[in-house]
Parts: sequence; structure tokens; C-alpha cells
Amino acid sequence: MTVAAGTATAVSLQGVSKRYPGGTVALDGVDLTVRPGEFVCLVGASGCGKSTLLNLVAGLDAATAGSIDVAGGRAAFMFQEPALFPWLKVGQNVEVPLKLRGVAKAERRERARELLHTVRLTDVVDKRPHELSGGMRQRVALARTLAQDASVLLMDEPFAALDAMTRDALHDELERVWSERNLTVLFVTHNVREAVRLGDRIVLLASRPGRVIEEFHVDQPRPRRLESPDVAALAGRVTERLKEEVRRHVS
Ligand SMILES: Nc1ncnc2c1ncn2[C@@H]1O[C@H](COP(=O)(O)OP(=O)(O)OP(=O)(O)O)[C@@H](O)[C@H]1O
Repeated sequence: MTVAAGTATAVSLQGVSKRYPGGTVALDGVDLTVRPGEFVCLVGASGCGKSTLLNLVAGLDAATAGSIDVAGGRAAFMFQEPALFPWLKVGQNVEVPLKLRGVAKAERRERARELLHTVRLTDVVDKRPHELSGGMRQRVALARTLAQDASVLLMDEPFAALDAMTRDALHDELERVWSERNLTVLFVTHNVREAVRLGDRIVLLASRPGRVIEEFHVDQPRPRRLESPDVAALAGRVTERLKEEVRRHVS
């Protein structure tokens, strides 16, 4: 397997398979190409290998076969849990990736403030994570992810633990940051409506072994609303296809 810099595409997986040491084949021959600036949502039944795929693209684990190329050679990862360091102030949390890259202290401070401004959190730089709401903590996590300065963002159900209103607000934020910064996003979710709300393209994975079974292009104008009839209609089609796949497994 290679994780190398590429230019034509932002992320490319060719024939990627992953067999875990216990014998589970989590992915089997996955081909997927993501264009620079594209927002791709991965959906599929529980255990179909979505997190495995993101981990491989992030370079956190190695594929058993196939090749993975990421433009610029690396991607930034954001998880469902904000995973902030509780003993550090908000600003210091955002500074962590900058510190790891050896950015000098004054510049780090300045960049952290800018990034917090980007996610509309300017007044909390000196607070500790426990003083913030769940939505605010995820915004800090997004700012810290952006501090990694990668053009490819990998997001593993980043809003799944949030209430509906906070999630709506975070959808708006993410969409704005994505388009302002021309990011490429690979976004895993269980929530099909969320995938239609955010994605340019929805990639459906089937399980045992995980592979791509269908793709849906979302050509509805942005910003979309979760509750809009068009979003609901496409979400219905995607869900129907997912159910078919689940039925195939139980029959
Ligand atoms: N470290 C591991 N060792 C062994 N098997 C694993 C490991 N991680 C995942 N698996 C197995 O690989 C398969 C795919 O798991 P993965 O977590 O990638 O799926 P997922 O689609 O993200 O699931 P979910 O939607 O429930 O989060 C599952 O059968 C899982 O049990």
C-alpha cells in the first residue's frame, strides 16, 4: 500500500482491501476517487467498513491490498467526540497541531485566534473545554482540525452526538468553511438526510465484505435544508437502496 502525494485527484483508492488480524474482511476491493473540493458522504449499514476506510485514508492503519493516494500526502481527521485536552484552554487546544509542526508561540496564538474566528468562536479562547456546550466543543475540534493545514478533511460522524438544532447550525458552519477554504471532505454518517444535506455525492458501502455498491449525485442547490421535500425524497431513495442491501444479507 502507498499513501502518496497526487495532483489529479484529492483522494484516490484503488482496489483497497482490509483484513483484520482476526480474519474479518472489512473492505474488499474498494475503488473511490474524490475530486479536489468535492464533498463526499459515505453511508452504509453498521459494520460495513466506513471507519476502516477513513482510518486507512488517514494513514492510521495500513491496507492489506491496493493503493491509497492523498493530495499533499496527508489528511486531517475529526471524530464524533471532540477529544479536546481538558487541561488546556480552548486556544491552546487549537494550537496543538501548530505546536507539533514547530510554529513559534506568537504565531500559534494568532493562528488559533483566526481559526476560532473562522468557526465563530472568538470569546472562548481562554476557557476550558468543560465550560463549553457540546456544539461549541465540536466547533473547537473543527478549528483544531483546520489547524492541521490539510486540504483533505476526514470526518467520522462528527455531529452524531449533537442535538438536532446544534447539528443544523454545525452543518451550516461546515458548509461555509468547506466552500471558503476549498476543502475536500470525506464524511461518514449513519444519517442519510445529513448526507443529502451536505454531500455533492453519496457513496453507499455494503457490508461483509465492505465495498461500494452505488453512488448518488446530489445536484440540489445549496444551502439545503434537512427538512426540505427534495432532501427527504433523495434520502428516501438512498434509504430504500440500503434496506435492499440489508435484506439481501438476512435472507
Ligand atoms: N481493529 C479491529 N480488529 C478486528 N476487526 C475490526 C477492527 N475494527 C473494525 N473491525 C471489524 O471490521 C468491520 C468494519 O468495521 P468498521 O468500524 O470500519 O465499520 P463501520 O461501518 O464504521 O461501523 P459503524 O457504522 O458501526 O461505526 C466490522 O465487522 C468490525 O467488527
